[in-house]
Amino acid sequence: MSTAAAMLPKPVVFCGPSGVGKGTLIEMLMKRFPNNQFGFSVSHTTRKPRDGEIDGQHYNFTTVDGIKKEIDDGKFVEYAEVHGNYYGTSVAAVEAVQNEKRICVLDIDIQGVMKVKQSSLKPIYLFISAPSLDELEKRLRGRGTESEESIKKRLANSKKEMDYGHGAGNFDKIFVNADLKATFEDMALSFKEWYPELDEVAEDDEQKNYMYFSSPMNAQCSM
Ligand SMILES: Nc1ncnc2c1ncn2[C@@H]1O[C@H](COP(=O)(O)OP(=O)(O)OP(=O)(O)O)[C@@H](O)[C@H]1O
Repeated sequence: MSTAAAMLPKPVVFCGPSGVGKGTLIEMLMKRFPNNQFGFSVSHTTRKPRDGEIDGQHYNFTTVDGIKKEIDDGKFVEYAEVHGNYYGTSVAAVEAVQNEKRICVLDIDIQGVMKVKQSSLKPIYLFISAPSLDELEKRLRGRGTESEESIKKRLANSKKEMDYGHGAGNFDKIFVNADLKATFEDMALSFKEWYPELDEVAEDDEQKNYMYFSSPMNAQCSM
């Protein structure tokens, strides 16, 4: 790696069973550290573009032959074949985010993590763990986005994922997402250590506004 590349922010991998709260935590991080300090890479896909989807923005649209060749050439950090279509993340797409001095977030499954480990990327690997499998089921059902079949499939995977996630040396840090706010604050502290250049929004801007308007003095002023 060149010195210039070494100065760019390391990507960060989020992995964990479905429904554990990865998406929620990533969204919270992006709010606490706003203004595009984090970014997602643009994935490649061989599926046809849907109405309104722009090549290079929503996806990099490609062909099966094209993506297979690039995978063989080692140009992908991870990929998967889903219902006959390929989806993947190229090294170049991650580097594009890094070159903008943004932290590239990779929200991927265990298979993806294993592939990233064989790639040239040197990310920080985070595993988001669940307090229990029962709690995971509750969250997945509570989210209301999955069919019964999909819930069963996701839960069947979760046990294996949790085992791998807790395996020695597989991840740089494990966060057990029991209480969301506590997990997030713990995670925010870690991010400030890993990326000292991160710009943080005052934790409780909303809270401060609330206190301002609810203090008796200001309440009187605003009358
Ligand atoms: N600590 C928590 N306690 C209770 N509920 C939580 C907690 N963290 C997240 N949730 C809720 O659990 C549900 C699943 O969270 P989320 O969608 O972020 O999971 P995910 O890991 O991104 O799942 P997937 O991999 O399927 O995309 C959401 O409804 C979210 O609000």
